[in-house]
Amino acid sequence: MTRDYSQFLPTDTDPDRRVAPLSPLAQLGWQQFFAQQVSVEQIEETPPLRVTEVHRNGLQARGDGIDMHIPHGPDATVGDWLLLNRELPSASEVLDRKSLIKRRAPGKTLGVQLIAANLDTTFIVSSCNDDFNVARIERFIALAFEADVTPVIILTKVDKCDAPETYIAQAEAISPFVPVVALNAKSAEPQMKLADWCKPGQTVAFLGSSGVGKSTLTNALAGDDAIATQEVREDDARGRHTTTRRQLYFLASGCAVLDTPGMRELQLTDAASGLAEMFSDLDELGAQCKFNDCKHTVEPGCAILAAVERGEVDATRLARWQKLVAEDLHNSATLAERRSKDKAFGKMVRNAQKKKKN
Ligand SMILES: Nc1nc2c(ncn2[C@@H]2O[C@H](COP(=O)(O)OP(=O)(O)OP(=O)(O)O)[C@@H](O)[C@H]2O)c(=O)[nH]1
Ligand SMILES: [Zn+2]
Repeated sequence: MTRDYSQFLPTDTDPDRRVAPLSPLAQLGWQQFFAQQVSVEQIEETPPLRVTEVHRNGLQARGDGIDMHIPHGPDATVGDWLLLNRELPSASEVLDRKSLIKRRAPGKTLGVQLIAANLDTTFIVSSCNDDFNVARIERFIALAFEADVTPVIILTKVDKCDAPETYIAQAEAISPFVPVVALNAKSAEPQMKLADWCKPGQTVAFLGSSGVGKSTLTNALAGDDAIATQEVREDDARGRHTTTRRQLYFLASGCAVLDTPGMRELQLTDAASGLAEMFSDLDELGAQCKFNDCKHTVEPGCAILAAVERGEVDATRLARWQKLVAEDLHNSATLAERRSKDKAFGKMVRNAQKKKKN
C-alpha cells in the first residue's frame, strides 16, 4: 500500500508560490511609476529617498541604506520621493506624485496643506459610536477620489457596540464604490481583514478623528514589532505649539503605513472631480436638468428635485452634496484669487526692481 504523505508537507514549498523578496527600494514603496521617471545613472548619482516625516526644521527621508535629515528646500510632504542632491540636500528634486492628499489649511490662512503623497489606499476610520458621521466620511471619500487614492471605510469598536449592523448598513450605503470593513482594532482582525490593501510595496494611510483607533490599527498591522507612536511638536497656522505625529512606517511585511493625527477641520479645495465621483449618481442625474447651471434648489425641470419628489433621492444627502460643492467652490475661488494676486504682486516687484536697475 502506498501512503500519501503530501498532506504532512508544508504547503508553501511549491517554488512557484514563493514570493521574490522585495528590493530595498520596493520595500519603501518604490513602484514602476517612479522608476520610469529616472534613469539607472540618475539612481546612482542621486539616490531616491522617501520622506518619512516632516519636521519644523526639515524632512526625514529614507533610501537604500540611507536615513537622513534634509533641511528645508524641497516642497515635499510625507510619502514623497526625492532624488538626493548629495552636495546640497536642500536642493533635492521631488519626483512626480502618483497621488496627493491635500486640504485647505486650517485657520484663517488661505493656503493649501499637503497631507500625504503617493498613497495607494486610504482607510477612512470611524467608530461604531457617536463619532460616526456620514457627512464626514463623504468628505474624506471625496478627498481620496480627488487625490487618486483608493478609499476604504473602516468601522472600529464593533466589540463595544450593541448593534454594529446599523453603522455597517449606513456606511455601506455611502457609495457603491467604497468597501466597508468592520472590526475590533484591538484584536487580530486588522491584519486579516485589511490584507487585500496592505500588500508588499503598497502605501496605506489611516485618516479619521481623534480617538477612533488609527494608532491602534497601525500597531495591529505592525504585529510584533509594535510601533511606539512618536509625538512631534509643531507650530500650527497661528503659531501655537501643538503635538502631532505624521510618520511613515515600514512594516516587515513590506507595506508602508502612515498614521495621521486626528483631523477635525477638513476643508475641501479644488476637489470638484472627487465630489462628482463621491456623488456620481446625483452628478449624472443633474446632467438631465433643464438648465445647464441648475442649482437643484427651485429651478423648474430639475431632474434631481423630481427624483427627491419621487422618493428616489434622499433630500438630506442632496443637501450634504450641495454644501460640499459650495464649500469647494468658495475655497477654490479664494485660492485662485490669492494665487493671481501673488502673481501680480511678484510681477510688480520684478518691474520695480527692473526700473531701479535702469
Ligand atoms: N475596544 C476597542 N477599543 C479600541 C478600538 N480601537 C481603538 N480603541 C481604543 O480607543 C482609544 C483610542 O485609540 P487610538 O488608536 O489612540 O486612536 P487614534 O485614532 O490614533 O487617536 P489620535 O491619536 O488622537 O488621533 C485607545 O484606548 C484604544 O485602545 C476597538 O476597535 N475596540
Ligand atoms: Zn437640477
